[in-house]
Amino acid sequence: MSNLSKIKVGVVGATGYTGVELLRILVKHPHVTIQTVTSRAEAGLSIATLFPSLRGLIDLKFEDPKTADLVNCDLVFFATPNGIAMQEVPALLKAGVKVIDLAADFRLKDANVWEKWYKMPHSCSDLLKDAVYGLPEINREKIKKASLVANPGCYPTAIQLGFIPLIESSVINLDDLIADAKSGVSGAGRKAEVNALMAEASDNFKAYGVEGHRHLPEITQGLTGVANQAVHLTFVPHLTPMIRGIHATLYATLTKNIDIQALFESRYKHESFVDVMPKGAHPETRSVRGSNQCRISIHQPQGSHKVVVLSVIDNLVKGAAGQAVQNMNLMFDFPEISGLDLVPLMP
Ligand SMILES: NC(=O)C1=CN([C@@H]2O[C@H](COP(=O)(O)OP(=O)(O)OC[C@H]3O[C@@H](n4cnc5c(N)ncnc54)[C@H](OP(=O)(O)O)[C@@H]3O)[C@@H](O)[C@H]2O)C=CC1
Ligand SMILES: CC(=O)N[C@@H](CCC(=O)OP(=O)(O)O)C(=O)O
Repeated sequence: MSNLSKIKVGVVGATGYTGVELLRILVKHPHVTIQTVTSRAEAGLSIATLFPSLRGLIDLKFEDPKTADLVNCDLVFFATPNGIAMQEVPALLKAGVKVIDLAADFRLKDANVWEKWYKMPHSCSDLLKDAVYGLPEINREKIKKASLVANPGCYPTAIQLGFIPLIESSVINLDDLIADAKSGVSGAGRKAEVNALMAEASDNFKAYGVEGHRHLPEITQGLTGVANQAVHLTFVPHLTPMIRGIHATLYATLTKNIDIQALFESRYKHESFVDVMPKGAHPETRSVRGSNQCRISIHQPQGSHKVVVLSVIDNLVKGAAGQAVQNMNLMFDFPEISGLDLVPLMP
């Protein structure tokens, strides 16, 4: 497809945080016409009425997903809870519509692993082998040819980008990786939930999912693929009182004495959305807020064989909607950065 043409896109689940973030990016995308935007709860309401941030930028109403004309789109994004996209994807693919699912329906290659962690059967497990895991920094060429892209989770994006150079170059022990990660509350979505109430989440800090979070099999699957051998990861997520952002502190034991800073700089020098900061820097979540950047710094505490990698992203952008648009750009042969020249908000 020529870079000058526009494609028609649909967004299913646009009243949620990742859905409205997709709209924020897509209204300014030079190669996209937003055709159909769905919500069950707000069907018939003007989008700009629900989201005044989009006034003057979009002149559409939410449509009920049951009656919305999705088959006439070139691409449909699903910004819905887990288990929804899988019900619609087979018919869309059959109609020649490409799909990017922001949920986890197509991330795990093994339907048994899906059922174990997501507690529901997979309704189209035959498609898992064709779905491409949408982390462009490792799967760029496959994404370009894909019809169905499984957009990675937010924690898995920050964590995999931090470990990949170390694993690819075989300089760490793969038995004892640790990812200590913190997320802002928008990671939990826009639904009403006690955990996300102001009196619960603000002025508070807590770990959760220590016994096993559903992102663990996704991260392990990705890192095992890079290593081509088993990887053991301890992953502990935390909820922090901020709105957007993921901060991952990654620990690994070095098995070789090499220049880690140079390794990361070389691995990511052609990546538009991974910024390797100067040695010893401390990336802050606000340095990526509202942007598609992942900022990384590498540390080697004195007298230790450990390498500590700090990786920050905006969970709604590189961790969801921005990465989805990056994948769309690859699937339609648009410049990879189209629509994504977003400058982080400061302060
Ligand atoms: N928040 C984040 O940081 C990240 C989220 N994700 C994943 O992206 C997906 C969306 O997340 P998020 O935006 O936070 O979620 P939200 O809860 O904020 O939004 C979910 C959206 O889905 C719609 N929806 C719910 N049920 C259905 C259904 N049965 N059929 C059609 N639409 C439905 C809702 O609208 P309505 O009820 O009006 O139809 C709503 O617009 C989730 O799978 C999440 O795990 C991935 C990475 C990061
Ligand atoms: C703070 C918070 O609750 N975060 C969410 C992660 C959101 C996400 O990325 O969802 P996926 O499962 O689609 O990847 C959680 O831990 O469940």
